[in-house]
Amino acid sequence: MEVLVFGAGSLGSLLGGLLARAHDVTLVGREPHVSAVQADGLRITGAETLETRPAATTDATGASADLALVTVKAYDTEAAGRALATGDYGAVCSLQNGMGNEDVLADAVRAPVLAGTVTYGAGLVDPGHVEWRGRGTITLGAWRPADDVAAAERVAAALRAADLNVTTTVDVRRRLWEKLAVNAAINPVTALARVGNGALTEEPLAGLARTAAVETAGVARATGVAISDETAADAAATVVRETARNRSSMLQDVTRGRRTEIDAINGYVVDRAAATDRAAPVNRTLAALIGGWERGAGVGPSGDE
Ligand SMILES: NC(=O)c1ccc[n+]([C@@H]2O[C@H](COP(=O)([O-])OP(=O)(O)OC[C@H]3O[C@@H](n4cnc5c(N)ncnc54)[C@H](O)[C@@H]3O)[C@@H](O)[C@H]2O)c1
Ligand SMILES: CC(C)(CO)[C@@H](O)C(=O)[O-]
Repeated sequence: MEVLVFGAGSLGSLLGGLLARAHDVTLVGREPHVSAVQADGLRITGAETLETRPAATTDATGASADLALVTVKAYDTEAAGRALATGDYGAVCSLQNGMGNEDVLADAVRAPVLAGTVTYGAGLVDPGHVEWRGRGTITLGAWRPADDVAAAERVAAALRAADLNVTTTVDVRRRLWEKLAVNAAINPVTALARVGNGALTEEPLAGLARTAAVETAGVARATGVAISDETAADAAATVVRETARNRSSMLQDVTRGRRTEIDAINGYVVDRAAATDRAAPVNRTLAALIGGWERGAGVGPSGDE
């Protein structure tokens, strides 16, 4: 299969490198990473060590592939959609955190849009070198009911052919909202308190995170996605325990002075709450504090390193 990975940073480079074991992969990224991959290939270290040789480019204009995986940060999805709209793809699959990415892509491209959640962990440590920080799973599904569910099965089979751990779901929207509740609970609380995920096992941060997750579940139900308060709170608490030694992506962003994905996480919850006449005061406060920090610190507009 021809696979284009749009957003060759941490996650995109890891998945692109792993997929290059079985498929014809092109990474779309930025310099100096792209030149390093073109010159010396891509090195993966960590959970496994391997060297692969995917193609790499900074410009996807007019490209075509059986599958485009989107792995840019949420604030770059519109630009990714515009670039992908100039090409021809069998399917376009977002593997990003946050919500709203799939709708942006579906409005931009003609191909079926798939959504996926990823629990693999990755970090780009040097140009041409990505660290595989955790084995995980990818859960995929078709985004709009009209989209071909068979496309999700084809993509899942292709990812499995490269030894990735993939499951499919007919209810990917619910899966995304559950992940949203986890990110809404953990990411801004760890970023604002400047603590690792494990600090959220204790009060007062545990209660704050739980309230953000429960509020998110309420907003999910108001939009027609059935997630109980307990499911959301338990999912967040489980991820806190399982990732106790990790620093969340948002904590890493704020400590490096980079733009965060707050708009696609707590900001999305606040927007959907307003649209469904619900209150989401904890998510609103968390989004305002992180958003206020972003403006005060002058990060962005691209948020890139
Ligand atoms: N890193 C992880 O372990 C991990 C795990 C699960 C989910 N995610 C999610 O995956 C997404 C990507 O995360 P990441 O950590 O890989 O971010 P990242 O910043 O490391 O990678 C994104 C890359 O996209 C590139 N990019 C953006 N716009 C581009 C454009 N127009 N053309 C070419 N390149 C472009 C950037 O240069 C950057 O290198 C996020 O939504 C994140 O929440 C990440
Ligand atoms: C699950 C998660 C919160 C673990 O740190 C991760 O999605 C992150 O850091 O964004």
